[in-house]
Amino acid sequence: MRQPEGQGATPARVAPAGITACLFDLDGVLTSTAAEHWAAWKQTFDAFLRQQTGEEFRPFTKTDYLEYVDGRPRADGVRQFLASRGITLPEGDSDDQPTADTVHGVGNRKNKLLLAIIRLRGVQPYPGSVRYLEAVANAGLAIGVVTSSENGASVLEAASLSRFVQARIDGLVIARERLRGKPAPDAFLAGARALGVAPTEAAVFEDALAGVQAGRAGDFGWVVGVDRTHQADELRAHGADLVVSDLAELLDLSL
Ligand SMILES: O=P(O)(O)OC[C@H]1O[C@@H](O)[C@H](O)[C@@H](O)[C@@H]1O
Repeated sequence: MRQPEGQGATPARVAPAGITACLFDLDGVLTSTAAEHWAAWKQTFDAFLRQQTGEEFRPFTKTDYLEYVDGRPRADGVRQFLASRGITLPEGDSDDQPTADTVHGVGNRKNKLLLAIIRLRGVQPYPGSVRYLEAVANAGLAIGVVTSSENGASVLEAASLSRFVQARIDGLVIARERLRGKPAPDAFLAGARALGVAPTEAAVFEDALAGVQAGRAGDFGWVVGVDRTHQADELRAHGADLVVSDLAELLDLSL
């Protein structure tokens, strides 16, 4: 233990001076569900591209995922990736059938698969993230979760992390309040507002390029990139102040 326990012990710093709230992304930062999102997108887009492009079929790659889909609201991911392949679909509606060839239909196809994969594999929190959340809570900082996922509440619940969270801005809130998705800062700004702090007093923890970009665009006090996919340089280039490969590493820094 790096921090002396007992009477009079000062809680160890978990963030730089002046930071009073922490805003965590969910998939890939607190839980390992980024892998399930990737698997569901890969299956959805490959089937779609095969059917649309026949002989010319080029698969959906990890680079496509990290650049166009990761961290963004579901429909934005569909639009951005298909645009990169020169494909435009009608928007459709959020309650489109998963078979519909619309932006929302393709998104709903992916969601159906995602839920099936999650049901099979379950949801695991990263042990290092749980340790860091405990330290942040013990240090008296406020905790929010800011995720583009409409499944945010159920993933937090399945990972037994809801107990830490004082404010949640998820894909449903983003859609309902018509916030711009990451890389725009709106969702993180809403998270800071919900916790009653200024952006400069809040830290952002993100594994997605669009997410660190949002933290930087919102002028947040500390933007921490979490590198789960060997993209530390890109996370820095998109605005991370610091990049770690696990949140528990932050407990060993002198802040
Ligand atoms: O489809 P959902 O669960 O609403 O999630 C939207 C996005 O949420 C983000 O957290 C993931 O990084 C993306 O992969 C995902 O597409």
